[in-house]
Amino acid sequence: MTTTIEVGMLGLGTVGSGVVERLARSAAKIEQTQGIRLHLAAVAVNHLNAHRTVQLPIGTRLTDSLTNVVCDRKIQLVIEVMGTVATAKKAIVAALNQGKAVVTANKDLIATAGPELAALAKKRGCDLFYEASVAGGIPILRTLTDSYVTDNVQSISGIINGTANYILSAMAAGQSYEQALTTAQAAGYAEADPTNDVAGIDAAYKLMILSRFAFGQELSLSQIAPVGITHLSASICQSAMENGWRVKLLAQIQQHGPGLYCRVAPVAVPVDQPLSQINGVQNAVAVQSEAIGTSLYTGPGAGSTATANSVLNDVLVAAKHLISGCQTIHNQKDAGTLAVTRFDQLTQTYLGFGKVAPQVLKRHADEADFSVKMITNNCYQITNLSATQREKLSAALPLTLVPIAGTADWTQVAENPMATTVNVAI
Ligand SMILES: NC(=O)C1=CN([C@@H]2O[C@H](COP(=O)(O)OP(=O)(O)OC[C@H]3O[C@@H](n4cnc5c(N)ncnc54)[C@H](OP(=O)(O)O)[C@@H]3O)[C@@H](O)[C@H]2O)C=CC1
Ligand SMILES: N[C@@H](CC=O)C(=O)O
Repeated sequence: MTTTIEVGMLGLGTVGSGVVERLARSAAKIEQTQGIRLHLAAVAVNHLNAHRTVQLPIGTRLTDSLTNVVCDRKIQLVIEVMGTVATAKKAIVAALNQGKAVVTANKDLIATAGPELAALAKKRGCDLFYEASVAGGIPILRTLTDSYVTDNVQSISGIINGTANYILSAMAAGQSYEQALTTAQAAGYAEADPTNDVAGIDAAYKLMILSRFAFGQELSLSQIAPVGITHLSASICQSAMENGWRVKLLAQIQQHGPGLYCRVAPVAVPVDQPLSQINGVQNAVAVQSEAIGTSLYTGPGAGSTATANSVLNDVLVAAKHLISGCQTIHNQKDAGTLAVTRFDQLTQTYLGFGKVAPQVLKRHADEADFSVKMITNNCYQITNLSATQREKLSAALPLTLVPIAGTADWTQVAENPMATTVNVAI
């Protein structure tokens, strides 16, 4: 027997168009294998007369009124793929208040208002799913929810912004920053305004969501203080590559005793580490846990088709719940109580890029506790650099400092005698 679920969608851009296309392609398969017919009743957009790359199914209503969709009594499930924070929040709250299931790809909103929306969903007995909000096509949130129940996550290290990874990979291949960003925008990887992509804010939002799932811990943007990629150049990426590293925008979170250490910043990853091989729009999330050890989840992190696939997987889970009447178990972990610190507070090894005479750098090193090795004319390896020394060095010399993955010195960090310390290489 086939049951029809009435669906409304907010947004028909890169992701929304992908949803329409994938829905059309897989309708028969969904009906055959799941016994569900997803009927797209209405779609809301900003500009009614804008050119569309997809054709809506016959009978689907196109409107420029969000209310027209979220307040339609027949609609049982709302897909929010329009972006924005305040407007999307209002629409989602309205949908949940009317008992509709909600699926969204909106990391900005979920990072900043996720717990509040989850509480409302719980109160209303509705599903609120957002798999596509982290790492696009990789089903990482459901994996963390379902496959780590008896396990303990110790660290996560990921490449979780497709645009930034695309730009860094293209710069390592010799393209300019501007060229690479333009291509990433044309491919639909970047946000409507790409500032968050290149400033590390998009990756920080995703890390905030991952932190909830992995550690039950809320993080704020100011605690992460993300560093983006706008200060990097093709010559830095190429110089790192020629000498055994790949510069990647890493989003990291690691428990160490009673502390949770986090970072979103460009990091030099040694070529023999798997994350260094993740290129273009690909994302990867390396999870280190007590029971499994290291697992690496990879896949496309942005783009129409991959993101739409994640959205539709959520839609199908929510549709099944609507049909069976079974309530979602909103098993949010208690808010964590770990002390949050940034990785950049730890002494570690850096690559320093810039036109600085070796004797000048050596003089700074002799006056402090760090050591310097010249790699090439414009590239130095600076070992044992503390946070204070790094700040002094940055103020004194025109050097771009990029931390090397896996070099943080944990011996100076206060230990909780009850907790186990994990040495994570990445
Ligand atoms: N692009 C990607 O690869 C990924 C995107 N996401 C997230 O998915 C969401 C959508 O992204 P994307 O598809 O790229 O965005 P786009 O900019 O391509 O599309 C946004 C769509 O929303 C519509 N829209 C915007 N504001 C309103 C409004 N106030 N009322 C009605 N419609 C509105 C626009 O209408 P109109 O077309 O008329 O202008 C457009 O159709 C964002 O939250 C994004 O962060 C998540 C993972 C990957
Ligand atoms: N702009 C984002 C889209 C997916 O979340 C990215 O580039 O990763």
